[in-house]
Amino acid sequence: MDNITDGTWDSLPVKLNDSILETLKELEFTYMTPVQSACIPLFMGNKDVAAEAVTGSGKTLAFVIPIIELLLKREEKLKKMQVGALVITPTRELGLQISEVVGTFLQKFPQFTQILLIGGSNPIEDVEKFKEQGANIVIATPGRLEDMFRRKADGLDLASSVKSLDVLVLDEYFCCQ
Ligand SMILES: Nc1ncnc2c1ncn2[C@@H]1O[C@H](COP(=O)(O)OP(=O)(O)OP(=O)(O)O)[C@@H](O)[C@H]1O
Repeated sequence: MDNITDGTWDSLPVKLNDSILETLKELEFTYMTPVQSACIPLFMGNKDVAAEAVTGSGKTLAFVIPIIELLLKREEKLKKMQVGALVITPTRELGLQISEVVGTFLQKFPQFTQILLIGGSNPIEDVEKFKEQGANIVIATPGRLEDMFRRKADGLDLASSVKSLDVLVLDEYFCCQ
C-alpha cells in the first residue's frame, strides 16, 4: 500500500490483543494506514465512527480489529446464537472480502463464529447454518439480512439474536445514498 504512514500498531493509545498483533505480524502489516490509526481508538472507546477514505485505504481492518476487541471485552460472554457485531455491506463481493478478513483473524479466536448472509444461495441453507453453528459476527447484504429476519417459522429468531448487538457497521454507506 502507498499510504502507510501512521505508525506501528503498538503506537496506538489502546493496546491490541496479542493474538491480533500476531496475525498482523503474519500478514506482514507492520504499519497502520491513516484510516486505521484514526478509527481504531475511537471504535474501541465505544464512539460512533463515520469514516470516508479512498478505496484500498484499509477500511476493512479499521472495523474488523475493533469488532474483535469489543467482543473480547464484553463482560457477559456471547452465547452461540448471540450476535455481537453486524456488518451490512452493499454487495456480495464486498461481503465475501470482509468475511475472508474476519476469518483470518478469527483463526486465533475459535470462541467466536461468523456467518456470511448474502444472496445467490438458498436462504434455507443460511438458516440451517446459523442454527447449527450460531453466529457472533454477521456479515450481510441488506436483502438476505431482511429475509433472515423473517425466518421465525423456520426456527431462526434473528430479532432475538441481535439483542446482544455491540457493534453495527454500515460499510460503503456513503456510496449507497
Ligand atoms: N495496515 C496495513 N498494511 C498493509 N496492508 C494493508 C493494511 N491494511 C489493509 N491492508 C491491505 O490493503 C488492501 C486494501 O484494504 P481494504 O480492502 O480494507 O481497503 P478498503 O479501504 O476497505 O477498500 P474498499 O473501499 O475497496 O473496500 C487489502 O489487500 C488489505 O489486506
